[in-house]
Amino acid sequence: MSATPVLAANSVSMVFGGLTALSNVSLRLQEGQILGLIGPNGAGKTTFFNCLTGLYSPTTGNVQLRGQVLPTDPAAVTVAGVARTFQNIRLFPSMTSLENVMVGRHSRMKQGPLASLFHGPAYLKGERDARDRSRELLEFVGLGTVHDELARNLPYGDQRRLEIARALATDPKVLLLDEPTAGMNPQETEATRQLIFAIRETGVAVVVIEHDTKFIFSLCDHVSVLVQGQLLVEGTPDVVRADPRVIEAYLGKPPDEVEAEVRQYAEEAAHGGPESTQVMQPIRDQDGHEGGNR
Ligand SMILES: Nc1ncnc2c1ncn2[C@@H]1O[C@H](COP(=O)(O)OP(=O)(O)OP(=O)(O)O)[C@@H](O)[C@H]1O
Repeated sequence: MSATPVLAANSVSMVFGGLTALSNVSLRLQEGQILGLIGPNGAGKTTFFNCLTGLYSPTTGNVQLRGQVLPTDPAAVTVAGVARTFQNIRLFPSMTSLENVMVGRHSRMKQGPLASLFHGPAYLKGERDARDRSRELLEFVGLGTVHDELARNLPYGDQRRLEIARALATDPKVLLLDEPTAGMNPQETEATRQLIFAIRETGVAVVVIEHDTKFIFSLCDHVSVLVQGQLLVEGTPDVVRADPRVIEAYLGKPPDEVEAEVRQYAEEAAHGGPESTQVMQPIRDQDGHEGGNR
């Protein structure tokens, strides 16, 4: 029998009024795994993340962390061990990098309101520890030199990495990244790929939503493809990119072409980063509507 997954979504459906955004979507994330979630615009990827993190209460189905059903309360889900970043960066722009990470750390602190009011020894030690851990995390994500910089003054790629540091400050078992490389240049994208490998090395399992399929296929152990709110295909990158349904609904090109692109991407990355990380153009249906990846 296989081990209990660190995160399991069981037949999750989400209906908004008359729109079924997700229909019976299941997912198994094993310890130490990096799982990619791909699919055309509007497929339901972010809605699924919102269900996994308690922001939405699924219409049917549930989400389990190490076998325990998670509550539909984002703060409680964070404390349980699921952290996330957002498609649109959500930092505190007028706080420093260090302060932003410390906000994440505070979800782990045990002092009650009285301790913080009187700033007793336990509170002061907790603050010191939170500051030290936050500094470590800034180093870990490659922002060791910008502790005191206001978040709003950081370059875009650094803001995305700061969000990851803040999520890691909650000591998650599972990290969900919603389009972590959106807007990044090729070098930043490659640095993010290496950062995600490093995060996995620390024992955190990762789920990544991305439109850049070369990034996903060269990063993930397992890929799930959502189309129109349904799980179309899942499996290893090799299996997924060769599946005719994925090619038709999403990739729009033959598997050997995709495989060659991924191989070239990995080779270039090994030699200091790809020259260009192109995000595929949308597939359009016969009416000209976008149906494919960005
Ligand atoms: N709060 C909401 N209320 C009503 N409809 C919603 C809500 N959130 C999402 N939807 C709808 O659910 C569908 C799935 O949207 P979702 O944002 O999850 O897709 P996505 O795969 O993340 O897309 P993208 O790649 O463009 O980010 C869309 O039709 C969207 O309009």
